[in-house]
Amino acid sequence: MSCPYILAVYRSPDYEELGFELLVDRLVCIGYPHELLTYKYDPTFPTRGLVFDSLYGNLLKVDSNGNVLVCVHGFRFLKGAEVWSKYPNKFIQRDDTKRFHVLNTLFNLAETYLYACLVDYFTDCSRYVNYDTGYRHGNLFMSFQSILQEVRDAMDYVHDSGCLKEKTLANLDKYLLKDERMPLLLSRIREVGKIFLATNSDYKYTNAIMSYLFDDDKDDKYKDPEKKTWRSYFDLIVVDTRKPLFFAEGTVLRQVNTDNGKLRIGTYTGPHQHCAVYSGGSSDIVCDLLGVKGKEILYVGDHIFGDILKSKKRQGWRTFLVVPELAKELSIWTEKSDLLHNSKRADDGISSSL
Ligand SMILES: Nc1nc2c(ncn2[C@@H]2O[C@H](COP(=O)(O)O)[C@@H](O)[C@H]2O)c(=O)[nH]1
Ligand SMILES: [Mg+2]
Repeated sequence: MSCPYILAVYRSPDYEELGFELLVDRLVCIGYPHELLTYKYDPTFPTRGLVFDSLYGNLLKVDSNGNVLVCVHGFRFLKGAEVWSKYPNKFIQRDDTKRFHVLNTLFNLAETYLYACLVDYFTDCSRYVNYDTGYRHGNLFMSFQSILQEVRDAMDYVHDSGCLKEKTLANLDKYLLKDERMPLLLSRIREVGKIFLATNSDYKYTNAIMSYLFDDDKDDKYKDPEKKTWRSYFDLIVVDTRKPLFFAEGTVLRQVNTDNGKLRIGTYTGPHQHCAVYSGGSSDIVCDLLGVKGKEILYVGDHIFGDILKSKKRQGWRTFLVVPELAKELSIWTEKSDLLHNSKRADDGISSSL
């Protein structure tokens, strides 16, 4: 299991709003205009899986074959002919990863909205001259490619500097959803198998989040009275996994001192110890420590590339992609089924009369 968005579900849109504000702060800090601070996160605009085209600065919704379904420049939706002129056959080569950046995870929602805000701002700002591939200001040219790079760097900064984690931990009730049945769920799963946690987060953050979710300091009706800490619900815990590298060569496996969160020096070579926490390692090491392999493992994740594709292709693990948005999509399909049915009938009627 991966951790954020699987065990730890962030509250939307509060969490994305926080991420967006920190991203804008970072861009302003490195020299972007202060006016960007006036943009407020709008949760109705971004959706997971959009693609940022770093040549033309557009956000694209594409189907699984690369056909462009929707194209937006800032907040302006492009009409059919305009889309054709930029994307012949209304098609893109999604595997051109230098040009097309896929915004795969729920963490990327704030980043997606930020691309739209930046393009909206620079397109309308009279100080900048618009070009197909960016903006000119005097003798400075800012390409959409450089905007992508700077936003990516800002995103890494927001995660790696700890500022997002610090603000999240300071207000856990606001940013995290807590389901008190979680301990019971994990206990039930452990009756029939082993459970491991593999997260890219560090121990300090994982421990704070999981202690909150498992109410480590309280008794409650769903808790197994024999289990004192969240760690005892898992057969193996690995932090700092650096997925997708974890599913290939991985990194050195080290043990975490759970009293102070520091890493013990040296590579860990001993047998697996229950309730211990490890840092780094690889999926091969997980298999060895747990004594399982291949399709005996069901891996639950929220990242189609970093969690699902890599573990399936490199290790042959069975996979379970968590897509929380589907619940909303399905309820729309159910609630609006009459409307969708009538619209299909109208479509069929038009086709048969042609
Ligand atoms: N440097 C970056 N870190 C990121 C980014 N998106 C998420 N994260 C961090 O990953 C873990 C979640 O890992 P998981 O394996 O449990 O899913 C969390 O700590 C995030 O802060 C990113 O774009 N850049
Ligand atoms: Mg994840």
